[in-house]
Amino acid sequence: MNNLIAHANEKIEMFNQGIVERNPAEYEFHQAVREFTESVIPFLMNHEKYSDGHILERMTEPDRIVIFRVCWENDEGHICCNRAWRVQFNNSIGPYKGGLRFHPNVSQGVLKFLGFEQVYKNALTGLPMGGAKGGSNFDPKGKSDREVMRFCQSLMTELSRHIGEDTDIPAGDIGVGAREISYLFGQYKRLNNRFVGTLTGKGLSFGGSLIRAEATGYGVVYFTQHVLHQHGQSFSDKTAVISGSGNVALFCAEKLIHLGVKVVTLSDSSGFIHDPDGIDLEKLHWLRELKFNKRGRISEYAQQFSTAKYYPDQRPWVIPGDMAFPCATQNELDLNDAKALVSNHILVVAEGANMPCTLEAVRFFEEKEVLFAPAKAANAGGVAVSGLEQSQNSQRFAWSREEVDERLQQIMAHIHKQCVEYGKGEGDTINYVNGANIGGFVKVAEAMLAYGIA
Ligand SMILES: NC(=O)C1=CN([C@@H]2O[C@H](COP(=O)(O)OP(=O)(O)OC[C@H]3O[C@@H](n4cnc5c(N)ncnc54)[C@H](O)[C@@H]3O)[C@@H](O)[C@H]2O)C=CC1
Ligand SMILES: O=C(O)CCC(=O)C(=O)O
Repeated sequence: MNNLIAHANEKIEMFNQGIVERNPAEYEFHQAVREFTESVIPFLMNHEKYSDGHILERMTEPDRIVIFRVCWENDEGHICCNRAWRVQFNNSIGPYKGGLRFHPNVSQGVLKFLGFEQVYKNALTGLPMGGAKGGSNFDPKGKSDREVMRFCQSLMTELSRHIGEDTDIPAGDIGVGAREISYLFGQYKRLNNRFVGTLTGKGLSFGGSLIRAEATGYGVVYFTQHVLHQHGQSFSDKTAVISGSGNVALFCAEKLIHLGVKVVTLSDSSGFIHDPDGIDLEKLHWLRELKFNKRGRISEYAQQFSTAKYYPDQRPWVIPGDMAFPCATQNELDLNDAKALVSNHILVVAEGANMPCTLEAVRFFEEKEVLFAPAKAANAGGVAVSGLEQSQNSQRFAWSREEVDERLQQIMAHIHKQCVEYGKGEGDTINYVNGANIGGFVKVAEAMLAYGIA
């Protein structure tokens, strides 16, 4: 047994050394592949048909990456120049699908990690979607609506050659919300003279789906409910600490509040707010207006509501709670944060953001038997409803709120079932990281093997 583990560890080290050598300085991509291979390589050793096909080598090389210049004019009439990418990672089980991110720290390594994870997340949903991710180092913060519009139109002028309703269907991510998707879709339609569902997250009056805005946050909560239920627990009398205050964080908070959970923190890149009385629906409504329309800072919450305190330049993980939902960005919860959560007896950590926990933090949660729901499974509700938006566009039909929510709940239950099937550990334990990685892997690998060598 010990020999087998040592052999698996040796294989993991060798494989990841190759990844680092072939993809220099793409640290987030190295991290994502390491986490995945720590689950999948031991599985491969008992399932030879996959290892014979050199499947992991093929899966860690994107199908293609498009890199391009985006020039646009700011309100002062100056020419600005950004870089943009679309990483089309794998279309074995369906057209490429995944969001666009606008943030100054966007790089090829960040988009490759996101595209790689998207492949297996999308596979878990059970819908026919491949994986991709894209974006730009453009910073929407402080830009006028007109500047954002000119940037989006310029970006789409190039991107439109590489996407299509049966080829690649982008959506939103950090810095790309309803406003940006509208500008991007408007330009796509104008360039192609076709009204088709080539983007998701669209406005409701032009092909968007009900519940798409809510889906990622709601999905995280539905998934967490299954994890708790599986372990004889429920949301009753629970308190939640959440990071972020964007699309995922605010709808995660909303669903938790609907289900009777007390939500006490939210954050942005400048700091966090702690409201020991709990953030109720009225306060949340005010916050949504602040974040989505006024584009203000989270510190303003503490000026508006005297029950809350603002902590600049800090993260919310020091605040006691039963459940933690990191919903902001990658690597926002490290080993020290994990130790703080464990010392406050955290029961469950569910990743709303993509890879918000460092590898060391995840290992610490596993060691301390904290229930841990990884992003690939927990936050798949967003892309799942994007898939449902595509179906509605193809049918030229719109489903009711209830119908989409019902399907979202079914998909999250299905993802949980796969995690349980593939993540069974000793006794009654379930390793959700293994479950999500192996469950996603099997589906994509089966398709790749069926195609032969490609
Ligand atoms: N929008 C979606 O449907 C999905 C998003 N995700 C992931 O969820 C996370 C959040 O995305 P969205 O809510 O869509 O973006 P958003 O742009 O609506 O919100 C991002 C939030 O993160 C905060 N943030 C950004 N950088 C930060 C930093 N360095 N430290 C602390 N806070 C920071 C921002 O202030 C904002 O509150 C990302 O990891 C994204 O990839 C995952 C699945 C689907
Ligand atoms: O809705 C989509 O297509 C993409 C969502 C996304 O970017 C993600 O799941 O990380």
